[in-house]
Amino acid sequence: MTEYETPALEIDGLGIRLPGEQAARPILDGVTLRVRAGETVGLVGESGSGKSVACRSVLGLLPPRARTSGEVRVAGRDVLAMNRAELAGLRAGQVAMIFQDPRASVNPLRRVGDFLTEGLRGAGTPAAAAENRAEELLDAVGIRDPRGALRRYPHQFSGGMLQRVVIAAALAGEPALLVADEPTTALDVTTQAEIIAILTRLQAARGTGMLFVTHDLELASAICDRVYVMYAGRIVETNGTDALFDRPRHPYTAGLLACTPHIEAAAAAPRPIPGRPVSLAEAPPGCAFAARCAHAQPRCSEETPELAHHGDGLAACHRADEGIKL
Ligand SMILES: Nc1ncnc2c1ncn2[C@@H]1O[C@H](COP(=O)(O)OP(=O)(O)OP(=O)(O)O)[C@@H](O)[C@H]1O
Repeated sequence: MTEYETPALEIDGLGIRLPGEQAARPILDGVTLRVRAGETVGLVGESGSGKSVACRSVLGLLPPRARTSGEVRVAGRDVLAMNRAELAGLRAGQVAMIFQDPRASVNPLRRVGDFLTEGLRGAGTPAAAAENRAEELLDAVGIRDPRGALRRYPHQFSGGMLQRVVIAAALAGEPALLVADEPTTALDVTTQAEIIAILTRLQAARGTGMLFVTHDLELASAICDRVYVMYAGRIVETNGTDALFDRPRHPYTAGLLACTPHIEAAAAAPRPIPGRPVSLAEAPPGCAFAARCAHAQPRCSEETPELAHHGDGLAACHRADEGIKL
């Protein structure tokens, strides 16, 4: 792409607070990320770091009374400023989301054909043309007998086959951006590999940008061009995938890699990160990771490190330039 092309996704300084029992709870702080056309960008981090909330913000799918600051633009359009009709148009066109559990994305009482054609029909495509298009899409995701599949109900498909249907539906509106939130976690290993292969092949062929959320660093290293690492509601490091995994600058990234035996070839056994992750609401002053970090100094518990340039990437660590062996 040229440098003038509009990115599929631009998130700038996104802050989100959700209503809590007493006061609003901060969930995300200053999240900035980009996905360019045709690029696969990973978002990784432990449970509760805010990955899903960040993804949902891209579709304007935040809980009622969520308070936001910053900007989220899909294909140049500001999502946080959209009204309901504009959001519905966005979800039918520019952006599609694939969730972990395909059964949560479909209505069990409606035929797969209705699910696949409703967006096309809503956009004015005549019934017969929408059905032909749905068949093509099912064929593209490797469903045999696409015409027969259109007449079937979701319970007549395995989880892996239904996730293919969901991917077909996601691609129906030719979106600029796909948001995939742990799309294979609920599937068995062989099916996972098939789904990833389909997703990456179709995304590359169509030039769609993809934001891919995963706990699985090995998978991220295999499919992502760039990766953002999230901890306690903030981006703590980002870089091209190879640079990030070869030379992490943030001890949290290094900790995640050390838990992943196939990536950390030298490690005989995976080494878990000590302690447990905190949410942004629980995070103490300073660096939220300091209490779990073997390299923390007094300054780390006092000043929150900014995300700043180190080497080719960005890292939010006071010691990122010291060349300490992580
Ligand atoms: N609807 C909601 N109402 C209140 N708090 C929420 C809601 N959804 C998420 N949260 C809180 O927001 C924080 C971030 O959650 P999120 O689900 O985005 O994390 P995650 O990184 O996606 O975790 P996981 O990998 O387990 O899905 C957590 O502290 C969670 O409790």
